[in-house]
Amino acid sequence: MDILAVNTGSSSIKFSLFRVSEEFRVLCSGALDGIGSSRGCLHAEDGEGTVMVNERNDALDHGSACMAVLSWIASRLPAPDAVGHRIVHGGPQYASPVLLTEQVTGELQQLKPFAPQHLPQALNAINRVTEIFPQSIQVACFDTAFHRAMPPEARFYPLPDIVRDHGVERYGFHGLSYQYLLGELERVAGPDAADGRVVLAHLGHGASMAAVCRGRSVDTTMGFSPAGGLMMSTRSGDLDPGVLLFLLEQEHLDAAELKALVNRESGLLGVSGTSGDMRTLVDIAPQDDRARRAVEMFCYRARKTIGSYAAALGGIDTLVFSGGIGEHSSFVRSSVCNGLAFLGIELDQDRNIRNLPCISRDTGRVDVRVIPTDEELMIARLTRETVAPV
Ligand SMILES: Nc1ncnc2c1ncn2[C@@H]1O[C@H](COP(=O)(O)OP(=O)(O)O)[C@@H](O)[C@H]1O
Ligand SMILES: CC(=O)OP(=O)(O)O
Ligand SMILES: [Mg+2]
Repeated sequence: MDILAVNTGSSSIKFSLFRVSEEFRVLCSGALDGIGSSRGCLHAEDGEGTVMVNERNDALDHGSACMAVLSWIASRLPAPDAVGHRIVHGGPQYASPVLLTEQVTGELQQLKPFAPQHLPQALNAINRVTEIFPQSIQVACFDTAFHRAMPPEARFYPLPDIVRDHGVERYGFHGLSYQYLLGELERVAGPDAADGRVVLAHLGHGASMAAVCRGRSVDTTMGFSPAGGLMMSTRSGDLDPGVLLFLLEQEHLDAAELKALVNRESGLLGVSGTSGDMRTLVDIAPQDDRARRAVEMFCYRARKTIGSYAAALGGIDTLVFSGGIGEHSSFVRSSVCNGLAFLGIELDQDRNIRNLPCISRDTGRVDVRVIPTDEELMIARLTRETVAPV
């Protein structure tokens, strides 16, 4: 069985085609990233790492990016038997992957207001796949599913019931990544580690953390929408609600302006004034005060969250860094962990700089790890389980 995994993110569409038998063999994996930035690029490699395409693609929006990706796949690769989609929001109802029927797609349409930066694009991708690969079964895999069993004290906002009745509660995201990371943690560190008190840090363009105990999400930083929680590349993360009220009432910003502000103009980009790309900011920080402040704020907020998750879990056994920043920036990892020795978090700077899988000191109580995430492989596994349950 060939399974295509489609990961519609906020600024990219990533994809992988797997040939599935006993294991999942990558036939091709790639992405169109930088959508709308005028620096877009479509790139893909085959399973041996040979470049199949690497070209500029100035897709101005997700619609044209999606067409470009699927047309390229259709022209170069075998038609998939099944296609799994990352669906960022499953609303209150979806706690596990489902076959995409007309009814499910209709229900997902209703959820668009819950994730306006992600869901319209994913629904568009489902429609395009239906046109281009009419024989393929399609499956929806939800980013929110992993967190649906969070305990009520973490799941609800201190708001009146009437607001909760509208579906306003804490959903949490990056669940496909977290599920994958837990599986990898079990593989590399054993079942006891994966079953313990774990903090998972998915630090990418979108960034979040999850506190996990016995394999279950106990709390996570993103709440109702992917704009909440940690400071991100262009998203503000958590704000005092009074900030939005002030901007609304006193500065007369309308809904569209507030949306743009918290999703696209804040975070690392807003504070530095130059870039939302952590790599750039770390490079220029020594001679740029605003860039340095942006990086420091990012790390401070992440560090503070680890402290609060130590309280939520009653201590931490394992801390995992992942996502583009977590996997590649030894500087950010070091800064985030700085001063956390009182929790047993002590980095071995040599291991950290060399990006080794385990970066803590042998004497530290907490095992600190770097694990590359693979949302596409997780989507493909869940898709296989859904179309051909064992
Ligand atoms: N060596 C590095 N140092 C710092 N940041 C990095 C490095 N490599 C990648 N990043 C950052 O990772 C982010 C992208 O993360 P990624 O998880 O790939 O994004 P997405 O959320 O789009 O999947 C970018 O902000 C990029 O700057
Ligand atoms: C949920 C979320 O933030 O996704 P991404 O990191 O792909 O933007
Ligand atoms: Mg992502």
